[in-house]
Amino acid sequence: MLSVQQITGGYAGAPVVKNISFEVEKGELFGILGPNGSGKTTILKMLSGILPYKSGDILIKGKNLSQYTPKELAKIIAVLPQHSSQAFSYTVKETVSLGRYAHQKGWFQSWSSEDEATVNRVMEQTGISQFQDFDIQQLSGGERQRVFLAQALAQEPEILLLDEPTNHLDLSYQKELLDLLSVWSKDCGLTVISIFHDLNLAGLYCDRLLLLENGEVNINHVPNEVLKEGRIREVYRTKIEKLPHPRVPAPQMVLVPERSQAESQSEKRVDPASLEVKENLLVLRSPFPLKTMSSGVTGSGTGWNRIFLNRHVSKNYDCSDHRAEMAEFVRNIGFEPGETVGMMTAVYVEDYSSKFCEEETFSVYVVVTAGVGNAVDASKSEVHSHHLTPGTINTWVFVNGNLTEEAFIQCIMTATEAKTRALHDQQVKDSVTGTIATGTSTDSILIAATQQGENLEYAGTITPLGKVIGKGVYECTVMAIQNSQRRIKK
Ligand SMILES: Nc1ncnc2c1ncn2[C@@H]1O[C@H](COP(=O)(O)OP(=O)(O)OP(=O)(O)O)[C@@H](O)[C@H]1O
Repeated sequence: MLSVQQITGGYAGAPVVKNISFEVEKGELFGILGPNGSGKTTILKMLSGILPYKSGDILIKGKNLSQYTPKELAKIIAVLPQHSSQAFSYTVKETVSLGRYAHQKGWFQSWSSEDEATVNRVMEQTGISQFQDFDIQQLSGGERQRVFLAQALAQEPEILLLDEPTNHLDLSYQKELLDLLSVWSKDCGLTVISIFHDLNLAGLYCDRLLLLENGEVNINHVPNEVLKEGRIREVYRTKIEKLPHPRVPAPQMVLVPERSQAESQSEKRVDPASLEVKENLLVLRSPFPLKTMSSGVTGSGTGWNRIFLNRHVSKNYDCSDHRAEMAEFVRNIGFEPGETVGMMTAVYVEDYSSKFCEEETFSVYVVVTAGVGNAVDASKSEVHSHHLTPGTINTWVFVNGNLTEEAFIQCIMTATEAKTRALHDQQVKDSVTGTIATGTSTDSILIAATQQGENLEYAGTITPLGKVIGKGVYECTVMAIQNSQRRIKK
């Protein structure tokens, strides 16, 4: 549909864009990215024919751009510029109608029923029909942006060029506009070429991205290849991190703010002084949010949490809506479920066992409650019926250190292996299979790290961190099992 071949040019003086080549297929949603001043708008102006280039070629549907008359070009390409403005006082409908000029025939440019239908349709699609008789000067920036988009669509172009179309739009209109562009490109074959400052929106919606750096192509590829942490940090000269989107396979980049000197120097940590043992409840309050990976009833998955609860519930606790009940419980005792990892157990939490272990550059605090009435041998669990009862071994591991994602996962593995060994040594049996149990049916685990201080890349069993976790979880699990068994005997 569009082929840009080694174009170089700009304004007076040194060229702004240098030797740029790329192709855009019919129906593609193609994003142009790059820092301020990298030449994005300059390229868009060249594509729309308003800025000549010094060398190279731009082919549209196989024909050189210079061979099109302005009116022919307007039937193929519509442009939504960055700062749309209008000197005259027109109504919204009049402004949108101006988009039809390329389709009008003869000297008298008569307005056809097709023109009328198209204008009404695009006003509907962009959600501006209700403003059609308003003076455009009366509208907000976002509403005006939608009017100019409607004007571009009224041209019924094959190629739509957009310069930061989501500028001025609130969150829901940003999504709505990009959803529309996506539908128009996929279902109607509209080719969309758009400049984006928001890398995440570009990554979510575009088929391919062109990243510019100082007027040159850094990369032209699919979003996952373009939005690489190292590349974006280098081109934009800023600290960012890449995360997976929670719902769709698109990369998301997040800015990492610089920490103030006071923050990075403060020596805050989690240790035994952070734990409160209340009746039927263990509460650990961290002085600041910790990065967590857990299978708690509240706060499960990954997140940042400040409050950690291990709550005793009776053996007959009704598990039918345990998440809602637990969230209510958390609220009732004055905490916010959104910043709390909450677990339940049928054992008495006063029988917990804990261990604080301080190494040279990091420290680990392990807290375990363990009852084994519900013990299961995972290798034979298929013979068990599915029956949810409150978890009986809850393992908390707090790390005063900075963990990678990999280390978080390895912490879970190491802690689980240590727990299993503790059950083995305590000869805890699965009552259904009669074999040694590996855990209980609803155990929970929490790994929480301060993300300050020493970088801890790994936590496998023979790494410095893994060794501390393995020993700590093993000893605490043994002790907690013995504590709860002692109580049962009494
Ligand atoms: N009309 C102009 N005359 C002279 N130089 C210009 C003109 N317009 C832009 N430039 C220069 O060309 C370079 C690229 O500008 P361009 O607008 O293409 O960048 P951009 O990538 O779109 O930036 P932004 O993200 O800030 O919109 C800049 O250094 C700018 O100063």
